[in-house]
Amino acid sequence: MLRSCAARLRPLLVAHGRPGGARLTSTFSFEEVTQKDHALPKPSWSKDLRLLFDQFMKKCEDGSWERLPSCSRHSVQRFQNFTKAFFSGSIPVKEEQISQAKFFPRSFEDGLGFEYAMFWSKDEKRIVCLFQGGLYLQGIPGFLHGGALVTLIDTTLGTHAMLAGGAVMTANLSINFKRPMPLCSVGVINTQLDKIEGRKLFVSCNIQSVDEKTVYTEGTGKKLLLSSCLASSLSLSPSFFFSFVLVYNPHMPINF
Ligand SMILES: CCCCCCCC(=O)SCCNC(=O)CCNC(=O)[C@H](O)C(C)(C)COP(=O)(O)OP(=O)(O)OC[C@H]1O[C@@H](n2cnc3c(N)ncnc32)[C@H](O)[C@@H]1OP(=O)(O)O
Repeated sequence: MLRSCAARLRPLLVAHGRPGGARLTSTFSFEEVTQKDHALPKPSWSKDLRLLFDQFMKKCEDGSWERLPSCSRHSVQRFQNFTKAFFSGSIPVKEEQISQAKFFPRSFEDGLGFEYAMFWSKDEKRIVCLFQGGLYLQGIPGFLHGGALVTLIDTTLGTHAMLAGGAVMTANLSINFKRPMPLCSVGVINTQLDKIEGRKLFVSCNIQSVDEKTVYTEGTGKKLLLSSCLASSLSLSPSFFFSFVLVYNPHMPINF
């Protein structure tokens, strides 16, 4: 099984110039040097978001936490590698469409949509996503649309599942909206991996206010690994395994 998994991953690694999966030190820059990292402070960020971001950057200094860079597009090459690996190259999307496609949560102009940055703790095995929901994400007047919250929950849980196991798709997502979240306010998503059963990863999270006094939303998701070999891929070398995750996920740790 692992051999067939490795065979499927080989083209992805070769495409990244890393046959054999050499240690990755700056994965974000080696492939798409022109890609902008969106998980960095911008003028559109509120003071609260900026403060929280700085606090987590401080936690990154001793290596216990890592900021996950985030890009908005996949290159056509990445797309082709991904479809070849998991869908036998048969996704019915044209190349010119792919070059224009954007990762949904990163498709708004600065300040109008999702502003967010994720931090990953390898030891605690959790992600914290700091975010601010912009003006174009309104649902009922003055508050964030539930679908916007679900988008960010799915993205964060998906990223956690990928870091824990490999390429996943969401099979099931259950959401409890506890309190409406004001537009343009800052929220904190905390994720956890509850269990892994074969190809199934059970992940959950909540969204809290910055002062932790209000829980806005809770989410529980079941993520399905796209290849049955990937649960066991944890026994592969981390760099080999990570090279694979990199192909799929726009949120990429620098040192995995
Ligand atoms: C940037 C990174 C984050 C991005 C996050 C964004 C994530 C997404 O938006 S993904 C898009 C939304 N999701 C989709 O489109 C998925 C569509 N569904 C599918 O492709 C398939 O149904 C898929 C892949 C989930 C599962 O299909 P398949 O591999 O054939 O699973 P299958 O063999 O039927 O079932 C495997 C197991 O999963 C369970 N399962 C399958 N589907 C579901 C489901 N919908 N709910 C609960 N359990 C399920 C089955 O019961 C089975 O369990 P068991 O092994 O205990 O019998």
